[in-house]
Amino acid sequence: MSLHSKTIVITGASSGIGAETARLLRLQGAQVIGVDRNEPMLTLDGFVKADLSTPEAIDAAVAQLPARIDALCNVAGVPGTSPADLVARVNFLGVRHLTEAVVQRMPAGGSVVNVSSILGYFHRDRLDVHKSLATTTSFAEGQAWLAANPVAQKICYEHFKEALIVWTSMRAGSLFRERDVRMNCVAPGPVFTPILGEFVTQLGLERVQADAARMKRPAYADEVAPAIAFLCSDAARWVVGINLPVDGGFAATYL
Ligand SMILES: NC(=O)c1ccc[n+]([C@@H]2O[C@H](COP(=O)([O-])OP(=O)(O)OC[C@H]3O[C@@H](n4cnc5c(N)ncnc54)[C@H](O)[C@@H]3O)[C@@H](O)[C@H]2O)c1
Repeated sequence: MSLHSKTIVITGASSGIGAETARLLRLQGAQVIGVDRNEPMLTLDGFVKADLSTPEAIDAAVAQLPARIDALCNVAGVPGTSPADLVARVNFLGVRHLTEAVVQRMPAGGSVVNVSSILGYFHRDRLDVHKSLATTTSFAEGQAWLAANPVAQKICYEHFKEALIVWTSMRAGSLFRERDVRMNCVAPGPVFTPILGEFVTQLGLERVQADAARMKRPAYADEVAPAIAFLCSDAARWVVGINLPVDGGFAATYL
């Protein structure tokens, strides 16, 4: 993997998967700038404190980022126990807004990695809805679309991870052809991070027990980070628009 001297921005770098990704990328020689609403608890090459739930705050964060960014890892996310409106803004609309701003600063060979989830697995069941939201062209337009097409609280996490996967595959082609920038998703199964307990509340004990019977164990965050690092690297230069499961085989049990 070639990550040496790349400048990589990681959202959600202050905890869990984002923190492990930051640690690994720095060990591989990258300069890592973290963006998070909370202070980091590890060494970074730069940090921007920002709440990525509004376009104004995202624009203010972008203004503090370097002029050249080789890769962007969109790892920050909130669970489905948060209000549906916040889940929409942080897990989908904000990721898209930040990405569209940062790709303007990427050289040819740049990479965007979006962390989706196994809970986005059934995105093909609602393709028309997700494609329709994906065709909105701004944060505000996306919010207006969602006001007219509200998403139920109970399924909001799954819904916006699905939306992220669909937008990623739709947008990846033009980004690659026009700018030589690649965009992909990584879809973890359950991971031992502070958010995991919220997923148990979100899904309910019965579902969690049924899922537990179909997998070996939740992942450690340092088992997900290498897949993100690979997609940032030049070794993945022909990998575009995929949603890569990193879940110990959990998604394979859906077939
Ligand atoms: N842990 C799991 O089981 C699991 C499974 C599948 C997908 N994911 C996804 O992985 C990603 C990382 O989650 P994690 O497990 O490391 O959780 P985590 O809670 O450890 O880390 C999430 C980070 O995102 C930051 N964040 C949240 N909202 C923010 C906002 N509005 N502005 C700025 N920063 C914000 C938090 O401060 C935190 O540092 C999320 O997108 C999550 O949906 C997690």
